Amino acid sequence: MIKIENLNKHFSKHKVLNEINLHFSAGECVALIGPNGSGKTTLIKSILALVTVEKGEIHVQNENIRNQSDYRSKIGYMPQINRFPEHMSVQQLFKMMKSIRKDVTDYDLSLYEAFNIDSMRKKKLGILSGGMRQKVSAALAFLFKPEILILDEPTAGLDPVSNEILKKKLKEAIEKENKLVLITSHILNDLDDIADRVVYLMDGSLYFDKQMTDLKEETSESRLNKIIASILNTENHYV
Ligand SMILES: Nc1ncnc2c1ncn2[C@@H]1O[C@H](COP(=O)(O)OP(=O)(O)OP(=O)(O)O)[C@@H](O)[C@H]1O
Repeated sequence: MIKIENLNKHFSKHKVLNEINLHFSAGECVALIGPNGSGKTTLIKSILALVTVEKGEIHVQNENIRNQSDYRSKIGYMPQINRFPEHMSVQQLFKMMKSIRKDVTDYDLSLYEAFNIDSMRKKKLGILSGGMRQKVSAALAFLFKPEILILDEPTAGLDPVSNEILKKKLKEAIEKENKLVLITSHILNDLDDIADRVVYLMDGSLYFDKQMTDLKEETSESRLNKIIASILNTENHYV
C-alpha cells in the first residue's frame, strides 16, 4: 500500500531522514515511534508530500507520489498540531471540507457522533480546548472513509473516554475494514491494544522494524513501554 525506498531528507545541512526503506500493507497498524526529533513527523510529511525529499521514492498504492497530489484523497491525516482557521466555526469547517471533497457523498460520521461534535458546532475553532481540537481533527481524518489513516500523536490531550472511543474506531478500521493505520505516539500504553508492528526511528535512521508478536517473544514483555526499555537496555541492535 505504501512503499518507501532509500528516503533521505535534509533541512539545510541537518540530515533528518537517512536511507529509510519501509513497506506498509493494508490491514496493518504500524506504530511509528522514537525519541523527540528522530524524524517521525518528517517521515509522515514525506508520505503526504508536505515536505520535499531530496533522494528516494515513495509509492502509495503503486503510484509514485512525486509531483502528484490526487493520491492524498486516499489518506486521512490527523496532524500533530492542527492549524485551523481561528474565526471559522466547527460547523463551517465541516461544511468547507465537504465542499472541497465533492467526489464523496457517503461520510463516516461515527466519530463526529461519538465525540458529540454537534454540541460544539457553533464554537469558533480558535477557542476550542486542546482535546476538542483533537476530536475535530480525528473526526475529519475519518470523514471521507480513506483507505489509509495517518495519525500523528492522536491521543495527546484526549480524555480517557474519548481515548477509548478513538482506539475502538481504529481497531475496527484495521480489523473489519482492512485499512492501513500509521500512528505515532509517545504514550506507548495507547499503542498496546492496536499496534501489530513497531517501526522505531533513531536519529533519522531505522533502528528496528518488528512485528509486535516477535517483540513480545524476544523480550518476554507484553507492554510496549517495557519492550522498548528492554531493547534499549540490551547490547543487541535489533536492526
Ligand atoms: N521545517 C523544518 N525546518 C528545519 N528543521 C526541521 C523542520 N521540521 C523538522 N525539523 C527538524 O527535523 C528533526 C526531526 O523532526 P520531526 O518533527 O520529524 O521529529 P519527531 O520524531 O516527529 O519528533 P517529536 O517526537 O518531538 O514530535 C528535528 O531535529 C527538527 O528540528
